Amino acid sequence: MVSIDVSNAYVDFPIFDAKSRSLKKKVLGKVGGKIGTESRVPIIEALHDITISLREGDRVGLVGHNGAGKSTLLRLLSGIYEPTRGSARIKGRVAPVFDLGVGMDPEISGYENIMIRGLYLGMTRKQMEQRVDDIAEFTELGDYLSMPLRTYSTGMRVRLALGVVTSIDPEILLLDEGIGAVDAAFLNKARDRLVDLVHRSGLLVFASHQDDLLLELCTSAVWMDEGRMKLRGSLREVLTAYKGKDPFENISAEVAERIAAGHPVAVKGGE
Ligand SMILES: Nc1ncnc2c1ncn2[C@@H]1O[C@H](COP(=O)(O)OP(=O)(O)OP(=O)(O)O)[C@@H](O)[C@H]1O
Repeated sequence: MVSIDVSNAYVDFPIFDAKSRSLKKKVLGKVGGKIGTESRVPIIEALHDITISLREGDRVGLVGHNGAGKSTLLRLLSGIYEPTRGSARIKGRVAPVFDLGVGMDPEISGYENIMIRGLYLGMTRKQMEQRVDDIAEFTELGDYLSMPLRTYSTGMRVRLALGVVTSIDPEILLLDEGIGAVDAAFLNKARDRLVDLVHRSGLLVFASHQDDLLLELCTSAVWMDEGRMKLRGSLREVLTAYKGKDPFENISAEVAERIAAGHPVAVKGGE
């Protein structure tokens, strides 16, 4: 059974090379975790007392300002970061998709990169061999797939990475913003694959600043603020509190239709 249980977890980053004399005692900025200057080494408190339980079928969006702790929370949920205090128990195969470029080698071919990246995301070699043709077709990269990755443009790399990412079968899928930052035309083509990917994942946590993607992929949400969980609830409720207005007010007919096809409950109003 897939599950994540985080209890009273903190993540601190001690900064050994900070110019501590120039740090103000109180940080007044709105962005980022709290910087403690009490000890000799300044400490950024990226996550503060996080308690959350996630189960199969949960589709959780993470929202919040820059530096609020979304990416750090995803890394905690994936087991990449251990909590400084508290606990995090993760059961299930995790596919962390934080940076589309991670796990790509510029010196080997597109085909080889498809295999390597798939293995990195928890697939077996056999599974990847069965999917490589489908991925190749989706990317439309043709003969370039036999060329080293360093010969690709940025957009071509994104096509390759998105092709692989959307072909995997994760139990726990942790997605960071980056995936929404790709070229709009290609994202449209990738959108159906992305929605399918999310539907066959046991559990999704998705950090994003884009309402339409959140509405399409998630049903509940967490609002992070200065490393704390400020609010947890249905996606509609959390986005309304975070943005100050109902996200469904200005939704385009096209997005509304896609959301309705994906999870009608959320559209009917607040689960
Ligand atoms: N490796 C690190 N070393 C030191 N501080 C870090 C590190 N990673 C994150 N932080 C700090 O932790 C806090 C939370 O950062 P995080 O990247 O989780 O925010 P975020 O909500 O994902 O932001 P964004 O929306 O800008 O991506 C910030 O104050 C940041 O400066």
